[in-house]
Amino acid sequence: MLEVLRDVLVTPTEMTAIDNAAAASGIDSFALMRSAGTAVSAAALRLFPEALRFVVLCGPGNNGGDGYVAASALADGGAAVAVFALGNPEALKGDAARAKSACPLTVQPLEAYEPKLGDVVIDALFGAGLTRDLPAEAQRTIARASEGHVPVIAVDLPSGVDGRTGEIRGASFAAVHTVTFMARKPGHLLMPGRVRCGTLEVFDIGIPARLVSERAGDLRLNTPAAWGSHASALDPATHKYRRGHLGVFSGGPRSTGAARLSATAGLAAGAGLVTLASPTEALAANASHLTAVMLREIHGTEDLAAWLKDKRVNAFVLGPGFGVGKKARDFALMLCDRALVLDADGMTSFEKDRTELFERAASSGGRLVMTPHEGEFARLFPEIAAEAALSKIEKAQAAARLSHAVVVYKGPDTVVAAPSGHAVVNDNAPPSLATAGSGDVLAGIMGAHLAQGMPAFEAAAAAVWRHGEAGRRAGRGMTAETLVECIPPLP
Ligand SMILES: NC(=O)C1=CN([C@@H]2O[C@H](COP(=O)(O)OP(=O)(O)OC[C@H]3O[C@@H](n4cnc5c(N)ncnc54)[C@H](OP(=O)(O)O)[C@@H]3O)[C@@H](O)[C@H]2O)[C@@H](O)CC1
Ligand SMILES: [K+]
Repeated sequence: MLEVLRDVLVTPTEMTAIDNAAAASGIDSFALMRSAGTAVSAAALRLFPEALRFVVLCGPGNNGGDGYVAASALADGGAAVAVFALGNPEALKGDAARAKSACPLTVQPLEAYEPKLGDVVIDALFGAGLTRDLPAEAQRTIARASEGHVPVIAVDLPSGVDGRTGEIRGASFAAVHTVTFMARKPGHLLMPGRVRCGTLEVFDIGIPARLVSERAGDLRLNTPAAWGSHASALDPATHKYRRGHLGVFSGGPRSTGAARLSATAGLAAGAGLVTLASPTEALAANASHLTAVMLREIHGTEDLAAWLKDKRVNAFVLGPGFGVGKKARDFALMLCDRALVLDADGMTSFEKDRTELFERAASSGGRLVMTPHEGEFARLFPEIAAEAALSKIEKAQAAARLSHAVVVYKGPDTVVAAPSGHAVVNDNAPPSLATAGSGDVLAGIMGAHLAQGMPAFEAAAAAVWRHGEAGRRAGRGMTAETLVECIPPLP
């Protein structure tokens, strides 16, 4: 893979534009297909040197063309190869027709494929061009291969995975390895597509990086490259007052733990000072559990107004364990012109009337980050959640535009989107991160970044990444407490 394209995500539509631009610039498109198909055959031999037979399943488009190239290369190398085609191979066009006519092997109809022990399937049925549910014939073949436990190498994408959304169109192969070309597509990262890809190899077939970058949108993989230049403000040697002061709001006496988790995570993630703002009746519960985190009585809006006169308290987390209702709404609206992570109950409190929150976010000049998981997203943005055709990325982008906030749409494939449309998809979170209190820790890390002066988008993306790394370090038996201890330094 080209280093400059390491974090770039390209939608299938953008990939088509890149293809066209490559052809227009005089690059031989058949040479690209040859390069793609040869890379697939190399991966097959590398991963399955003991295969008794390579079974190449070819579709009606250029993905199928790559399959014919791979089949020819494997046969040239002396491997046993069988080719099965979906539809009439004589109807292929362009480069795919050329690849087929250069392939010396007999082509059988897809339905004739019976899995045998020792088979390795090369899935070249559909790639980036899949636009609707797989034909029944393809679905039946997938079922047979899966019943026969045949390992599958996918060309570009496992057939059935939608490259734009990661959704499964009717059925899909579950590949052990996928070879894609030039750059990752959203479907390689979004669930459930991601788990159908197996290991992912991004192969450089020779399209100049410039042609790709110029036509790729504002979508990236979430790595330090997306926010690292803003992380210098987080030098741990900086005096504590310069590292910001984070305020975290506690719920009542029976629900104080979530806010304390956010507060300790904020401290561990580098906020200079953290104060837990507690209602009167929860002061004793909070005081008995806190050491480095400070405690302040903030019972109602008057207390909050008085506290907000201190401009050094420059970022807030509101929501974890706070309780849903008017108090959460009043507090959030007062905090909107500062830097605010609105999480959990904080967001749900605006479910029935979000207009004022979004207007404040648009006009106040503050930095608002909202962190919905799927259920919270559907409550706060029901009309966007109901748009079945949108991908998770497109939903997060639409929500960010509507709310004028940075939206962190959480899940195993968390998407962070800014109102500008800029978005990253995260891929470093282990499944064990889905544990009680994990979201509270994430909100605290975000709060710490905001307190230290990072812009909202970068603060959120960096927090999601550090949270994922913390999850990896904490390992399988983690609790939210051990997760806090495992928050890594910023790279
Ligand atoms: N990017 C690059 O630079 C390079 C890309 N390369 C390769 O090209 C691949 C993209 O090729 P592609 O655009 O021809 O799409 P592909 O996935 O083969 O399928 C499209 C065909 O299927 C059809 N069709 C769609 N859905 C259907 C359905 N459910 N059921 C039935 N039919 C359906 C659709 O026809 P339609 O009916 O929609 O008109 C069309 O005929 C890419 O994945 C990569 O492998 C390499 O060669 C190297 C250079
Ligand atoms: K495929």
